[in-house]
Amino acid sequence: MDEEKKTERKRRRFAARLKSSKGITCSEVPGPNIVLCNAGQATGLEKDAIFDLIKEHGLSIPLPKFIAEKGESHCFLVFDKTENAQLFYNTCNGKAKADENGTPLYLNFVEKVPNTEILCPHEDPKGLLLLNDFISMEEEKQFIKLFDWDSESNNLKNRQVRHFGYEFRYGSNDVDLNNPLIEKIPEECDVLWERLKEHGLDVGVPDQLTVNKYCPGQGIPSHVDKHSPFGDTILSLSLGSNVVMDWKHHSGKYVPTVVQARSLLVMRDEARYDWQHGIQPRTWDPVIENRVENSRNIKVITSDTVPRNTRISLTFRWTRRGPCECKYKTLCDSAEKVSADNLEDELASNLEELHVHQVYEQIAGHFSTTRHKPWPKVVQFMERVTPGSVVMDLGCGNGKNILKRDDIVQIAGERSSGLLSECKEHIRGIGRADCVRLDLLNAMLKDEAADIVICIAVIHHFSSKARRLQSISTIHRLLRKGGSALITVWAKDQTKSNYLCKSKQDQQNETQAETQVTVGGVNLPVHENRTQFKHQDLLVPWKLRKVSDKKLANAPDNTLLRYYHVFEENELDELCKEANFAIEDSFYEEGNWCVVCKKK
Ligand SMILES: O=C(O)CCC(=O)C(=O)O
Ligand SMILES: [Fe+2]
Ligand SMILES: [Zn+2]
Repeated sequence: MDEEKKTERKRRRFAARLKSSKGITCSEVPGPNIVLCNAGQATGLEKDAIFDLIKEHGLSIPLPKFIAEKGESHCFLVFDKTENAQLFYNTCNGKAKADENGTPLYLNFVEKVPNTEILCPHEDPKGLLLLNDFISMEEEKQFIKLFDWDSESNNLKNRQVRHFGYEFRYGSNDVDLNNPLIEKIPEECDVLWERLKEHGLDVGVPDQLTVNKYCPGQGIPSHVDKHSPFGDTILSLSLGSNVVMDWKHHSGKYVPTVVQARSLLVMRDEARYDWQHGIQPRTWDPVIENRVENSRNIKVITSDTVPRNTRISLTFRWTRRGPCECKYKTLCDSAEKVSADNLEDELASNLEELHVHQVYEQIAGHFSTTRHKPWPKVVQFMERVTPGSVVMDLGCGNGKNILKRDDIVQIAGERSSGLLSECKEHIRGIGRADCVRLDLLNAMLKDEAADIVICIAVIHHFSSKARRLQSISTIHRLLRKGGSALITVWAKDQTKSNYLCKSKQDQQNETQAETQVTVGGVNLPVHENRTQFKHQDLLVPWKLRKVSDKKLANAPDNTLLRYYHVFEENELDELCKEANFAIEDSFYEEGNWCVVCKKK
């Protein structure tokens, strides 16, 4: 009796917590959904343990859908009907054990369950072919017999490997053409190329084979098979287990694919050269569903999971002699890399499209909530604005610098439509401003129309000197003679600002490794937030609050990279002079270089 009261109390308390943290209401009225209040992913509960519970108690009901969110010590069950949920509830609440200590499980009915589905709107990589049932079960057995080996040899961190034809060298990710292995690809494999011909694919005969053996929990990091050592086609035959392979494109697209046991995966074109593939190190995979939404085919990563078995894959490649001549430059190690400070205009524009414009469109809402007050230095500069003036805020973001005045004309210009609508929202009710969508390199505004221009934290997003100069020339063009501008940019030197985080900086000094990302043939370092800048041209991570906010997954993780050119001392001053400005004031403020300049 006492025990029962205790359970009751715990159930109530949990219900209150769930309501406030997830907005999910527990109910005394039975329904098909149940929450297990004291067992979940964080307590080590696995789906099978629940299903065992159902079997143990002799319940002959269809197994419910199991939803366990990462890091939570509760989980949800969705039964096919209320009757069965009630049966489970009556049998288990306060009685069944949650762990070995014999803690009783306590349950609540809930009105809804969290939606943990992730929608993947992108199409499969072009050139990716998945030929299911490519070999029979009997053939699969024979291949496993031929290639399986005892577990001790050739252990990589994540899996075990063997090579035929040429050894794959993991340091340089290539092969030594002068050092072929004695062991060639076994002739038992020849059936594969013969069978591919029946599918209309005559790929010839590969000369290199890597066999990967993955135990459950093992995977392979995202990578592109290096272009220069290998040719146009790569094949992967899967044995023993289905697995989900993730595909990532440098534009941010992300596509998961189910690679079935006994399938042959063919990578060509974009899938071979322009996308990365990888397998997450997990003991399970999510169930991927194909669905039609707004008459488009999309994939859905459901919250259902399936366990993995040991998987052996045979990756067949063709070695290449001579450089790769593919047309996909981003991931190509043969393509000539360009340094970021002297970019061709087209490259620069692509870089900005991917790593400035597209990022701001995605983060506009979140970004806006992190920017509230105008900087004191902006406020101070704006004090010179006399009644009747025309003021332009170019790259106005969410409009935090717009003045609460109705004795001046204010134009708020912004390139990002997301930020521009945040701006419209923000200035509703404070003074007046006309919002225009505008690109500093191509501003459709009348010459000499402004008395005052401010351009705050914008110019550092242009990725070539020519474009930075052009944007300042635009400001010059828009100002009337005698008009002034305040321009600020991020400084490379952050030592005199609050930006640096001491412990992070110490960590950084200890680790030498630096992540580099290649964007359109340009190598850019990825900055470690809150540490001193080591480069002038770099990518700065922006962490989205939650991918599930948008329910659209562009990448498995929710970090976006923004391009910045951080300025050296005097660099901005020199640009302003080159654009024909007279410098009135120049100072460093909170990690930014700021220039007040006047049109002569
Ligand atoms: O296991 C697989 O199917 C892929 C292996 C792979 O990508 C590789 O070895 O490069
Ligand atoms: Fe690969
Ligand atoms: Zn290439």
